[in-house]
Amino acid sequence: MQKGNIGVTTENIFPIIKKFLYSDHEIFLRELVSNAVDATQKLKTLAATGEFKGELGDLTVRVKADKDKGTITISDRGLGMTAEEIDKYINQIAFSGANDFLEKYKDDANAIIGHFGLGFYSAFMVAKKVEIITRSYKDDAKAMKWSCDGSPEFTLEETERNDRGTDIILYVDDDCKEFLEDSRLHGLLTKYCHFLPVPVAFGKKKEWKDGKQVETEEDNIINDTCPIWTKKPSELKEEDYKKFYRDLYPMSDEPLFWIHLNVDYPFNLTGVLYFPKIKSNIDLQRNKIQLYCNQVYVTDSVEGIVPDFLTLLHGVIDSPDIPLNVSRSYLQSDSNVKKISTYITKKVADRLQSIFKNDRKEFEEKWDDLKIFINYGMLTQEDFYEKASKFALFKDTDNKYYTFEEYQTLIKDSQTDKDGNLIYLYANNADEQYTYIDAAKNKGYNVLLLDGQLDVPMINMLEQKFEKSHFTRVDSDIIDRLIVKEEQKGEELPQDKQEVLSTLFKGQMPKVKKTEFHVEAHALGESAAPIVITQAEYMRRMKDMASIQPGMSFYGEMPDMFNLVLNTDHRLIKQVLSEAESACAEKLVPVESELAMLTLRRNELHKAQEGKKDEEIPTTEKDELKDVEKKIDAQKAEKENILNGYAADNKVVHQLIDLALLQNNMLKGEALTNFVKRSVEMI
Ligand SMILES: Nc1ncnc2c1ncn2[C@@H]1O[C@H](COP(=O)(O)OP(=O)(O)OP(=O)(O)O)[C@@H](O)[C@H]1O
Repeated sequence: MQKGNIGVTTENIFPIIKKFLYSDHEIFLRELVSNAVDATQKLKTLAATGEFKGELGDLTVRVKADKDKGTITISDRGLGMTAEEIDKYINQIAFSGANDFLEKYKDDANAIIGHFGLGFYSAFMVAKKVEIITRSYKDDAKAMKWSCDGSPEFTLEETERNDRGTDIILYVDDDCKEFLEDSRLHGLLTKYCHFLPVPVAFGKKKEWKDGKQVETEEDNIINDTCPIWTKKPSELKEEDYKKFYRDLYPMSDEPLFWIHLNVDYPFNLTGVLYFPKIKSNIDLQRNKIQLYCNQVYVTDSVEGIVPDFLTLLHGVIDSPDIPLNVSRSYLQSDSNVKKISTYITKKVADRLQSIFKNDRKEFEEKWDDLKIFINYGMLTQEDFYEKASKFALFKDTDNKYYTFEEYQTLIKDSQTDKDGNLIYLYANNADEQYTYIDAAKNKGYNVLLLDGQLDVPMINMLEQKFEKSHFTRVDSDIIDRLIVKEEQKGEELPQDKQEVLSTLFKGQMPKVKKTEFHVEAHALGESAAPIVITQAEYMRRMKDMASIQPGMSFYGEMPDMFNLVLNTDHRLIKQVLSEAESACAEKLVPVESELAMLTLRRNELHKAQEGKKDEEIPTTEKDELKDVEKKIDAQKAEKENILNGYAADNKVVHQLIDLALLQNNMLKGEALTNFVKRSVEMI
């Protein structure tokens, strides 16, 4: 028997391995099973080149746990190792690998997760003792047993093993007993070994017999050795892709589309990416792409490898060319990784483009689900925007779809304003903004439905990309001013009457915290609504932005400002005005004449003081002007009081205000109940 020392400088390296890799203990199984698979593949290669002339036979790799002995055994019928090979690959090379690995990651335990590099020695993360029983495929090779209990010493001796191949026997440590549980091992095998290229058996298949589960003769193979990404697209049917998707994500809806990736130059990459059905909350949906390296599962965190917007996709990427044992920040600067990311973006864009071209109907049907990916890509990747702007769609409030170009052509004639700007009208809630949409349609405008999670930033971007274009929400102004075609004319009421009307309504607006109403009166035509509430586009955008960008909280603090526009052409508004004027006449007349006198006097004083320097004006005159102005304010306040007193009891005013609020979904709680009561009374 040979005894030896692995030649460590540290007293005992294995407890360190264990400690450092605490969170990732489970990868030992991946490392050992993939070593067994490698050994099997190598033997197959030797057989193919004629170097190995024997029978390959059953090449299944077997994983077994023995709870009584406390062991896990991984067996293969691969090429095995001779004594010299054990010395070289296990004692020297594998060990130095473990040593290097520790050096590299001792300050950054997180970086280890999901990375290769520890290899065989990861067995010591869960085992207090490891044995290798192996016999090389080579003629006359002797079976050897290597044993190491975690100290730097090992033993190597001859042993019995009839068949070629290797058993790795782990004597599981007391604090790792969980790994002896079938369910735990099974879980790990399906996570890491699901698509290994050599069959991996975990026990025998079970079946129900006489109400009991009994083992059958048949191996329980846990992997699919030829997953679809290793096949040619021409060999696959639609159902194959769907089935694979169901196997990967049993709880998900059917995918919208998929893309089969297959490159061998200038890097190797295969895979299938699926567009899943998701409608909202993109952040919850990330990290569903699994990354493999030659069919060995590595990680499901692919940031840095695929472009950010594509982390929303599902599926599998397999590439031996992605450097895995490096940190994430390094990954992003790696030129291969950059190429891979660019390639994937291009493939995705091409695939979408071809579906759009060849089957526009299907594309439109799926657009609502696809939109979020495409918008996200357009917002974050310039090169994707360039391609996607040819097939991205707008949907209008009648559920019709248009490309950007088609839509421009559609609205060009009717929605260009007097300065030559194309005005895109949009709603973000077709029900809530129904009244406004309806008014716009009656005017011959088209209204887009921009209700997606990313539409706000999309609007901002498109305004920059499109020349001379503005997006205006359909409730941001009265219909005549949404798209200003020529200077406004129209028969406006005299200013003082407009003011009377404004006063009547303003005083009756509900007092809501952080909400302000600006009331104005305009001639909007007899058939237009008597009263409408709008919120200026820029105002709402500022508010929207403040809610997502902390730096803009200044706008967030500002009250919400709305416009209440009264239509002076409408009979109800006319009625309110004339009734108020006559009902208040008695009280208003003296105030008005007093106001008229005061205003006259103020104007005289202003005139007299015009062009004079301050010291040239007599103090008496200065005092008088101040006094007159004070009185004017008092009379105005009085006038407001009178009008408010009148309006307070005026059902029409209240009913009109409530109607306006109702249309804007601002009538809630008690106010809504009162409105209903009043409406009933009126009937
Ligand atoms: N089951 C096995 N059969 C035959 N040889 C093996 C087996 N397991 C390990 N070896 C040999 O031991 C070497 C060291 O294995 P180890 O897992 O540490 O590193 P690796 O497989 O070369 O690289 P890595 O695991 O980091 O990708 C292997 O290269 C192989 O030659």
